[in-house]
Amino acid sequence: MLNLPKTIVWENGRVKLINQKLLPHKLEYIETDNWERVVKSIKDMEIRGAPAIGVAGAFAVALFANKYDGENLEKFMQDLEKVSRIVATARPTAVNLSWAVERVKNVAKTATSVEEARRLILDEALKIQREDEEANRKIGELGEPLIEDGDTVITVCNAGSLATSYWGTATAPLYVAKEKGKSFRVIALETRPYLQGARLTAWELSMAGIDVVVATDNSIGILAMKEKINLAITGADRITSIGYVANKLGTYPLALMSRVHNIPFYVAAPSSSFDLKARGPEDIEIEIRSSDEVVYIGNMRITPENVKAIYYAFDITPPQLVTGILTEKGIIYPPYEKNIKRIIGKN
Ligand SMILES: CSC[C@@H](O)[C@@H](O)C(=O)COP(=O)(O)O
Repeated sequence: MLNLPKTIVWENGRVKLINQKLLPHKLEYIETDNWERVVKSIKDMEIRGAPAIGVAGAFAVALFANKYDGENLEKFMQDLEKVSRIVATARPTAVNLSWAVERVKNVAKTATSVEEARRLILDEALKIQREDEEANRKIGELGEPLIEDGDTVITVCNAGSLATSYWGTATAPLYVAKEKGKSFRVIALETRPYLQGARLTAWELSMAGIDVVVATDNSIGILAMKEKINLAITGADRITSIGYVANKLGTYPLALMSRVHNIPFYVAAPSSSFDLKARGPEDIEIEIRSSDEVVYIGNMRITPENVKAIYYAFDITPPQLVTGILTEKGIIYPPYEKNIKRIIGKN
């Protein structure tokens, strides 16, 4: 096991989430039995990362069901519908959130009492969490051979254990390679403005004993030229049926630079990150977050008072730039339209 704490824990009718806003300075859990508090954590990015917000969303619905006061099943199902919609739309880009909420909501449909619905929802939420951990471990095992002793690997954002139930997606091959005794170096792009790379990826890789350095996002070009990078690997928030990859801002420039410099560019994601109903970039909602997250660093404003920032929180990498997609069901290579359908499922 890694020297890393679990991102989300269900304990005695309460959810515990690592407050990722406090890292790397403080490791502290938010603990609550209130589903709306979990929604707030997702919106405010105290918990973030596609699979992690999926699990948090499923637990939010379980908290709602757990504290539901009343035994009228029909009324419960109506309220469940409303709550599920609020939870599922807390953030728009990562498909894992709506996917997980849909799963827990659907299992309740077979219940014959509120009590049974409560149990089914919680069992399903725990199953989603377990499956995510297992999928990531599998991704790690499949991806580990891509890393050779002495390599330099580059990543963006945090697609690590913190962003999932455990192991991470992009980080899972790194953790398995480390387990096998390989020695390599990771460059974590800092990922303005939330700094997931600098604060979170650097924290968890260093905790796991992996050699990690941080670089500013705008240094991708010179890094690709000078740093002998062997592999680029990122996570994904949504992958379409033909292989477009929505992921954290900076992923597309990294993929472009990787192509220019012949660096293999892999995406690592569990099957829950695929949206087979989506095809092109027009089918993906890209979250636009507050200008304040860009124009302030901590409490200090860095632009003139009258100038706002434009802040898309994700970008979309076209399939032509993706060398392969690591999933728990196997590595998917081009042609993506055919192979995503074959490996992940039918459209
Ligand atoms: C395994 S997580 C993959 C992605 O979710 C990750 O790289 C990312 O883009 C997270 O965005 P965030 O805005 O921090 O939730």
